[in-house]
Amino acid sequence: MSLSSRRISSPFNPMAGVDVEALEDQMRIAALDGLRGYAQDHYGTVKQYHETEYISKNMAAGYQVLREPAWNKGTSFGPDERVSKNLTGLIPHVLESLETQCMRALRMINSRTTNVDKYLYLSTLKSQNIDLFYRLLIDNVAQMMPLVYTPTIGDVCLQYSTLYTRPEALYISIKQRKSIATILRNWPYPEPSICVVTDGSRILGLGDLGVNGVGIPIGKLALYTAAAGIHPEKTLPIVLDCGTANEDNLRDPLYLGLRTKRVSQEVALEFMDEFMTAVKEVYPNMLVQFEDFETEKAFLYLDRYKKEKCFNDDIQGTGAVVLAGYMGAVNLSAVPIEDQRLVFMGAGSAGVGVAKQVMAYYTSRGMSEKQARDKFYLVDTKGLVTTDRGDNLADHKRIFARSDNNGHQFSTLEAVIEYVKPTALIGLTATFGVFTESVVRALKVSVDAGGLGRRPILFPLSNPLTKAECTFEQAMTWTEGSAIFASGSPFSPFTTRIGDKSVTYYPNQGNNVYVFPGLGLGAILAKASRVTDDMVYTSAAALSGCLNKEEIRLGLIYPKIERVRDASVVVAREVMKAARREGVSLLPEETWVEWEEWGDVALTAWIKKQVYDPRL
Ligand SMILES: NC(=O)C1=CN([C@@H]2O[C@H](COP(=O)(O)OP(=O)(O)OC[C@H]3O[C@@H](n4cnc5c(N)ncnc54)[C@H](OP(=O)(O)O)[C@@H]3O)[C@@H](O)[C@H]2O)C=CC1
Ligand SMILES: CC(=O)C(=O)O
Ligand SMILES: [Mg+2]
Repeated sequence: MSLSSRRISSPFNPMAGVDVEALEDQMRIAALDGLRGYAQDHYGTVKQYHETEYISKNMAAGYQVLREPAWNKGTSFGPDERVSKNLTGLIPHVLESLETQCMRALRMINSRTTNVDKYLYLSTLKSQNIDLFYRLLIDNVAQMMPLVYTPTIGDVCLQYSTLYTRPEALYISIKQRKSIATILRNWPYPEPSICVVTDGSRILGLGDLGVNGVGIPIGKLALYTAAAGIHPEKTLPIVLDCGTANEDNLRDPLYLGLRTKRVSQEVALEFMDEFMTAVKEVYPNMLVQFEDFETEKAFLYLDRYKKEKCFNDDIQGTGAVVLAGYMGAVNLSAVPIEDQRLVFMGAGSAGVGVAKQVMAYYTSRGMSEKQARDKFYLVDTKGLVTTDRGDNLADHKRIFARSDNNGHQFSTLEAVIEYVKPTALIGLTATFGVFTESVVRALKVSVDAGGLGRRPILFPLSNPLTKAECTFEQAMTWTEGSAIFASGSPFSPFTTRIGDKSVTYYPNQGNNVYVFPGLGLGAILAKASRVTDDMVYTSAAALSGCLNKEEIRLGLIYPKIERVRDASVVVAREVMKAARREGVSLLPEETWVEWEEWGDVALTAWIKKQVYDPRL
């Protein structure tokens, strides 16, 4: 079988005159049987393309084994393997445990002075020895998570095109939209269970980073493995390149993406439709997590594909994680839910997603929809969101727009606090420092006025740390240690002196990492045909019940990050059960009947057996 003739004639093309067919004939290493379909080249021209032949793990020997990160065990290969795989002499004589290899890696990480350098070291490790990378991550999650995820991943994304050394994701450009299925098939690992996809249009609180946003799917999927044990070969990071509005990127000679302005919403939607269709065709069982799409697209896609196997992490994952923390915070605040009034600074995907989840909690506690909705005051760049503000409100804001403001408009957060006298202040603005001293002190005053012993709920949730609405130290100082605090990125504990005593306060990290790994794992294990609202709500309720005695004693509202894997198993178990309740689990009925007989303990044990836990 031969490839279609493709002698390139354009004088502007560096390959002009080259007989591509002859070149490819020479370069072809594998059998030419099995033409797979069509792919577009760099210029968008459609061409035929072939299967990639991969060597199997059992056939591989020598450097083939050492250079494949999923097969390489570093210095932990046993004596027999060293002989049978022709490794004798290729690696040092010493035979080390995975723990010893981790010790070496830790020493190297600690020797790096910047977090981006630490990230790069970890990334190199991942490209060499996957088991070692994940053992390190799992056993040192408090130290490693801020390196592979927020806040460091924010810095990494900002410079991704400069830092780039190797492919770790699928890059699907709008120029190759006729080949989405082919590109999906090019992924080297068969049948991925979960993909995280972004178009880079709203990366953390850093705005449109275009293709540089690919660090987010890569980081989130590393956490799917570290925090929920989904096998790394079953994860698929994807970036959709639709151009970018980021002028710095467009000017950067090293930028890796298309050098065009971001395409219109209409074109992006067609592209997204094509992407979802191709996903269904190539990987019908894969769960799709939408991540860091700008507001309008985030809501539009979630609504448009709600019957598919997908969810939006920023709307639903964040909604669930903040609800879980809020449930615990309400108890600690000594303010009954009937008296709660919440001000949200930020009315975007995360803000509205959280408000909707908390509203579902209120209605589950017996409030009518109106009573529940009346508890929310959303603030955006124009001030309090009201029905008569005079601007054209985006659809997602309408549900929480106030109409009881008697014509008054409140343009500053201070004015809103003065008017509402809130018990909780939630920040999802991507704007550093908007919770000023006067704002936080006003929140405390309004809570104190309700009665002795009441505590304000203060959640500056924006990422990365450079976008947090206030710091932990500020929150503790301005509320005299009374605030129940959660932030999107991790802060360190804060120690201060009160009189002659030293007091240490412990922050919470209210980040969707406590939810999406377990939600995804539960949906995958239940073979859920889609992710229902009840599954998302259940993930929050499950997480809120995960605290152990020590965490309760410390006054925390989330499990310590070191226990995120335990929490994910509980979340996954409850999500599985919710999938069954909702009739979307495709597991055989007999399996469920058996599990029901065994109970939660057995189901938990079964889940733990399914997950990846690298031990050599
Ligand atoms: N902790 C966690 O797990 C998560 C945290 N986040 C973080 O939340 C932040 C927001 O994300 P997302 O909701 O998706 O972003 P969006 O862009 O969808 O929403 C941002 C919202 O903030 C408002 N806003 C921006 N600046 C100000 C300001 N100075 N004063 C008042 N309102 C302001 C915007 O107003 P307007 O509508 O007028 O433009 C908009 O309503 C990001 O930093 C993100 O990293 C997101 C998901 C999870
Ligand atoms: C955590 C997260 O999903 C975000 O900041 O967008
Ligand atoms: Mg996100």
